[in-house]
Amino acid sequence: MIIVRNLSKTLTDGQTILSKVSFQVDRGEFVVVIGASGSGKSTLLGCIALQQKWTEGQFIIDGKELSNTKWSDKLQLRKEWAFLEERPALHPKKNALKNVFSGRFYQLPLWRKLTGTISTGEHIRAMDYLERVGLLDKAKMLPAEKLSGGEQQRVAIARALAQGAQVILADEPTKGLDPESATKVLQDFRALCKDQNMIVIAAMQNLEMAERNASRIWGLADGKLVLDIPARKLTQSEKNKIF
Ligand SMILES: Nc1ncnc2c1ncn2[C@@H]1O[C@H](COP(=O)(O)OP(=O)(O)OP(=O)(O)O)[C@@H](O)[C@H]1O
Repeated sequence: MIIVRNLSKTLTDGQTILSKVSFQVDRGEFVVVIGASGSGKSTLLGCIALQQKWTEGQFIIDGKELSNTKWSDKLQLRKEWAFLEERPALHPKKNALKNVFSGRFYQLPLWRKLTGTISTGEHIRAMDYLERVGLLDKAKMLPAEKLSGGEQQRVAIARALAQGAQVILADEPTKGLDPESATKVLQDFRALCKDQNMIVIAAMQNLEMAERNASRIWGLADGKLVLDIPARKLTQSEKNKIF
């Protein structure tokens, strides 16, 4: 469970980007953060992913307050949390399977890193992750650069699973994708939350997609969390709060 209380981020010039954001996310939830451009979505995700510093606020993960934990705990968290960018940084010349293997790289002993040996068990597991995101048929066929944007995004999800991610943070994971590919990516997220009790928090601008696929919707406006509800079709007054 992730609990954040009064998270604020102010820049040195006094500009407030996030203002007293509080929330709780339980395992199994797929949260979509909706907000206009510049509302603070990427900054919020960056803070939750521990990639950006915040000015004030409490961050409690599974009962442990983060500011009180050691750097080694933060490192462990970074292993269990995956940050997916809008354009996933895959190895362009390697196929989907090899890209998924790379998620396991940091967990391998040094001699395996040096020799690049892959065990049968790892091979099966990587194929299993690709199957979960519906890409088994594309495992070895093409270099990643030849896959569609949606397929690349799903390879990145499979790689996060290989890394052992329990929490996925995704910044605009469906930007630039056609509706069908975007829906597949969001359905993958929903399934991972439901079947594997993971947490996914994704920032998006497409409200309709969020209403249909998320389990929870957060509305962000001017750095403030103005809405936190189970996903459903928003009323006009709820939309007015966000946009
Ligand atoms: N390091 C920074 N220095 C100055 N301004 C910043 C910095 N980081 C973010 N901002 C400003 O904070 C605001 C929120 O930015 P952020 O990227 O989080 O918004 P966003 O909701 O993700 O926008 P978009 O949907 O367009 O990506 C913007 O006005 C941005 O210009």
